[in-house]
Amino acid sequence: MLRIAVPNKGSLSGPAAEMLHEAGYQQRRESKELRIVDPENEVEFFYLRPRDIAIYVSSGRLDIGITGRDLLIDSGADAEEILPLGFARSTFRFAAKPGTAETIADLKGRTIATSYEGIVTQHLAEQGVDASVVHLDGAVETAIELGVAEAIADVVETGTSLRNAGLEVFGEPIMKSEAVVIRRTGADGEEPKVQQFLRRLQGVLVARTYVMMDYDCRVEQLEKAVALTPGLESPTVSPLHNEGWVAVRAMVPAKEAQRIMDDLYAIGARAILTTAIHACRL
Ligand SMILES: Nc1ncnc2c1ncn2[C@@H]1O[C@H](COP(=O)(O)OP(=O)(O)OP(=O)(O)O)[C@@H](O)[C@H]1O
Ligand SMILES: O=P(O)(O)OC[C@H]1O[C@H](OP(=O)(O)OP(=O)(O)O)[C@H](O)[C@@H]1O
Ligand SMILES: [Mg+2]
Repeated sequence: MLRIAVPNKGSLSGPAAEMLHEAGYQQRRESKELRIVDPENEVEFFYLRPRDIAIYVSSGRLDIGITGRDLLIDSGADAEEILPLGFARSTFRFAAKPGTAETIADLKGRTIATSYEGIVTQHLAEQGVDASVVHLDGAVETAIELGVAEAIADVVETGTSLRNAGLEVFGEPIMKSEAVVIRRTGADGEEPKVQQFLRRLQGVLVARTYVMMDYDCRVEQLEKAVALTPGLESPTVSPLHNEGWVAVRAMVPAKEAQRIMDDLYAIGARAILTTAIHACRL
């Protein structure tokens, strides 16, 4: 039975459960459940604090886990990222009151509050900046107002929390994060159950980012049309009853679908349809 760690709370928890559900896995019915078995898929899910997941996975007691890239790196645990999942996207940045600091070098001799001590300490060392780091559990934006620190390093998504606290980012982004699947460093990458799990999640990612496009076009326009819709392998082309016309079917990126439909129309394609993909195995 594959043993998988899933975030039990916070920004990662809802989208992770949703993705697992879309991939056909049973998920817990209420938020107090700590573990569930999905016998049909031979998987056991453990609902753990996102920050602890890399530690469990690195211990080898759990095969894989879903966590944030920033949490993985911050933990320093012996685990590695094997698949990015595209949700809980954020950047990790320094911020301070306007006019306090412009570059990371300006942090010399100052105190920085953060919940991600591992990332910050390592980054300061890499940049050769000698500063103190104070660990706080959350709401670190308030630390400056209350005099606990002169700068903070925190997760930024929309920037609303920083604005509300009257703070501004400075220096280069320290890292970009998103939800990721992790496993113990050097674990058997060919393990069939792990591979099947990853293929299912990849299927969800593809179904979310691609749509199926169908259209009819004249044979003379086929090469131009296929250049617009090359598909993942190559498009399916079938003859129409009307001679000189073909039907074409290809997957296209959902974000580009409207632009591609315009371009196809412009070269004479007609009956251009897109349909959602519910599931897929590439
Ligand atoms: N506002 C946000 N937008 C996108 N991702 C976020 C946001 N806040 C936190 N994250 C991401 O979620 C992960 C942190 O999860 P964690 O549960 O520890 O904190 P949280 O989501 O802030 O929850 P809480 O603070 O309520 O415990 C990190 O990978 C982080 O990058
Ligand atoms: O840029 P924004 O869209 O405002 O998002 C970033 C904020 O979201 C998270 O806070 P959360 O609400 O989880 O509270 P916390 O600081 O207590 O973790 C994070 O720690 C930032 O404070
Ligand atoms: Mg938080």
